Amino acid sequence: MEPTEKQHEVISSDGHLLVTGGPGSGKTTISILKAAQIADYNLRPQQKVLFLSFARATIARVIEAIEEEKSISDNIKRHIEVETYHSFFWRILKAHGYLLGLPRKLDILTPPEEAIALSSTRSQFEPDSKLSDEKKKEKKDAENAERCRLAADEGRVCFDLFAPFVSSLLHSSQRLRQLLATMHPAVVLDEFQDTNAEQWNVVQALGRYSRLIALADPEQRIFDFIGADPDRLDHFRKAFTPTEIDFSDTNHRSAGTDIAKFGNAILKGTFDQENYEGIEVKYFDSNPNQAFTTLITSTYAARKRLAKSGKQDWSLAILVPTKKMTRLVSDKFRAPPAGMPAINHTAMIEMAAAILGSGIIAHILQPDSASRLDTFISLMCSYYQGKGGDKPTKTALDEAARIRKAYDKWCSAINSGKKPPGKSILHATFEVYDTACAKLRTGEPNQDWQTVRAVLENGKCKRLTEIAKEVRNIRLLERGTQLREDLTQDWRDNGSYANASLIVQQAFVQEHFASSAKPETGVVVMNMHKAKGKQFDEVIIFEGWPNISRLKIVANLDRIVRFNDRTKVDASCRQNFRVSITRGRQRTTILTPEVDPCVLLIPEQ
Ligand SMILES: Nc1ncnc2c1ncn2[C@@H]1O[C@H](COP(=O)(O)OP(=O)(O)OP(=O)(O)O)[C@@H](O)[C@H]1O
Repeated sequence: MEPTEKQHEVISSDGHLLVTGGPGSGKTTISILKAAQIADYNLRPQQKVLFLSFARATIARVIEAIEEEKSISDNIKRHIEVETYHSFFWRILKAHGYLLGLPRKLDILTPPEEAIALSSTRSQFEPDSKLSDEKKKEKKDAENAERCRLAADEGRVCFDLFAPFVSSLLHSSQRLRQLLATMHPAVVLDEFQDTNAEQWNVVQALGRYSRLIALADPEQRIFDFIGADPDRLDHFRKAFTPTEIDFSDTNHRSAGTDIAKFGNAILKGTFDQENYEGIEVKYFDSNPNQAFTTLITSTYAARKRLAKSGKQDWSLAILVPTKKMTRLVSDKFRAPPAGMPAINHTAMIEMAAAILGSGIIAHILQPDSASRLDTFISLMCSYYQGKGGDKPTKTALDEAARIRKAYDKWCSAINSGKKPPGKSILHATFEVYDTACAKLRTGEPNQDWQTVRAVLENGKCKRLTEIAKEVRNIRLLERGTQLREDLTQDWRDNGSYANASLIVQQAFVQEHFASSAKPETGVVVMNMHKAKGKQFDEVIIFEGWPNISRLKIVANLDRIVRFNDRTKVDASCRQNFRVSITRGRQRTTILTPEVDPCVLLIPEQ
């Protein structure tokens, strides 16, 4: 790769830097070379350049890019540390959190665990849609108070508290700031436009003694809802007077195509070309059959093109507007209509439910313990309390309460020497549970896991069936994964999965921090929001369609723009669409319903 003139400017600049540019303009690539240059000339043996990003997906891409960069020696590579904000913050908190009065031993409260821990606080309020602004604030404060209590009293710290805690630590201790600067004299801040207030506080403290290199595309700011500030770049300019280098619209990712141009047209709402090379818009009839058939045939065609190109590890992303669509597409790919062949794929779904469900399978794999049934019921309740993440539904919370109540009744009947109530919902549950527990184990974790999962899925208890279906989405047991190795070792050490529950729990924490995950290859289905920072050889964007009755649209869900209503168009939905479009290297295909095409594709008057 021959760096452009602007990229050379980055290499030759000193001091704080602000590098801006559109998607695929080469910001990440040059920042890696810059980090290598600093590591080569300015670092002492123990020091490292720190590369911080929000998403593990970006980390995976950056690590891969560093590894593949032939001009950087192995020795220099060792001096570049690539981390998520989360894992960097956690490193600081574990070592120095006690300075804030936190317990010496800290544990991470993972999002599903946090959802469980906060469920009773949340259940005291009506659903968000029914809350006044004042009540919403009250709810938020109550949640925060509980989070802080969990951290201070129990040493269980949720992700949302990482940045505020680290910020307090750094702002109150000059020694700590100096220590970090000694470890990391230069820090690269990827996707700087998305930095929220708490993270910005940390960055300000880091910048006192370390050199900062911020990479940003102001137009890619799609995280408004988590507090990213449109003025953040100005804050940086004011605080650090950086040298600014703007790559503007240069586009290396999809060079030779008009994909980036089309992305900009979407942003502006005006199209100055009839056709855009590399962009195809296809229309489908507004019914599930036609919609999915169009998606599936487009996916076959893209897959064929990519296989034919001879490229190994090709990637094809199917990007959809909602979580619900991610699931629907994944289900349809597994079992397409009209006998069409299935499409092998990975779906990136919200993991809370799958993680909690895995806890239940792990518990079943683990041999008997005295309070086994109590634990099992607690895990079932936790599943329903936590499966909705930070937005639990009332139905799920009620379900948890129903299970708890049924179990209390069950126990009091047994304790007074009676039979459990004949109509208890737990009869079916315990029957399936006992069958799963009784299955022989082979010591091959994947097989044993699947056996238990199958019993739950095919049994008579609809709750366990649901849980087993969720767990199907977990791919942590594939060959070579830590979870599989740890379970195998557990079996070797104990002749049973004596520590299965603990191992599964740790695996998810590790998974959250793992930086070794490779960028996705093959066919991947995900929510459009999740595509940020990634790139794929081809992208297919597939949205929902209107439900029409008597020539009128009666429902219009899962659209790129809410209800596909022009009055709902704002900068953030344009940016979101543009980010998705510009993830494609060679081609981006957009599938939209013919009767009511995505309004962003229609020029503004
Ligand atoms: N000077 C160059 N010549 C050729 N290819 C380049 C050049 N600079 C970067 N690339 C390639 O272009 C692609 C996109 O680059 P990169 O990921 O650095 O862009 P980016 O600005 O960080 O993008 P985004 O903000 O959209 O994530 C990469 O595959 C990279 O290898």
